[in-house]
Amino acid sequence: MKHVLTVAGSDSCGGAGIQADLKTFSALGTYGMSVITAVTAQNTTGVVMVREMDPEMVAAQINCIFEDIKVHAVKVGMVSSAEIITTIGNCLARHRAVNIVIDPVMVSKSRCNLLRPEACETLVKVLFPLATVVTPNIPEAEVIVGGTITTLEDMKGAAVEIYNKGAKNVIVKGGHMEGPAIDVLYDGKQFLQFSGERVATTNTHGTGCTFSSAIAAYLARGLTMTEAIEGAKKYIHRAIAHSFPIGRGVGPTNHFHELYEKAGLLD
Ligand SMILES: Nc1ncnc2c1ncn2[C@@H]1O[C@H](COP(=O)(O)OP(=O)(O)OP(=O)(O)O)[C@@H](O)[C@H]1O
Ligand SMILES: Cc1ncc(COP(=O)(O)O)c(N)n1
Repeated sequence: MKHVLTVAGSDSCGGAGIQADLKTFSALGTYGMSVITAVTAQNTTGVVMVREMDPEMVAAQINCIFEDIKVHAVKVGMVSSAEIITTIGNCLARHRAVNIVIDPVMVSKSRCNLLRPEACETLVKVLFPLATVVTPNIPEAEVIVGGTITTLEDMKGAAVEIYNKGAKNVIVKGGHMEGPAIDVLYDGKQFLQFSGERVATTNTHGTGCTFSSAIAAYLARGLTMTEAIEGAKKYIHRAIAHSFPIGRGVGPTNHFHELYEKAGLLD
């Protein structure tokens, strides 16, 4: 059994954040563990309140896990503040964490800030050099590189710029573009494209969290970066294809589509 850790925020409605990450780790045959950076009160229509954890508590959670259990991969999601980011960076470096997937979560689909805007620079400086892979969506990549991204060429340019900030691999996700969902990977030498047919649905709450957690689970299982992204892309595509409405807004993806299919629970 491989053990995967998520360092992220709690999403009370269960489709994104820690809850999505743990479901993904389990669905992909790994053992999931969690360090909570912030608690959000949110549902399918939006985020109502955010409470950050004390950085000391974040450090205590990370240290507890690494001092006792082997961690085969780490996914980092919502990190909220510069103090929490610095704490996470120090702890991951001290414990020589491997297979680190950084999802630079900034704003929720419902347009609520999940990262204090002034903490963006710290996120890039402290966490990118530790990253095995960074997984920005288009709006996040635009903030990080300071420009607009409208074409595949722009995505490639942004991937190179983000690579130059210290990440070993960068995958710029095309979920926010029109047409097929094309993600672009840059590993310092070449570009690879991962393409999926776009699923016509509004139930895409937590797609980014789920995708980055799937990459972490596959890296923990020993797959190469390309294999891990291919696997994650297939997993998120099926999870979106079998997504469902649960409230009045943006519904979650279906993390356990394979299990439900075997049980005859899918349409
Ligand atoms: N409607 C869709 N159909 C197929 N694939 C999609 C769709 N939307 C997103 N994806 C894919 O899902 C993955 C996550 O990408 P996306 O750009 O949605 O992340 P994100 O914006 O970070 O998500 P989040 O809103 O959870 O932060 C990518 O592989 C992307 O190509
Ligand atoms: C705790 C937490 N982490 C991440 C997201 C991003 O997901 P989305 O952009 O789909 O709202 C979220 N809504 N909540």
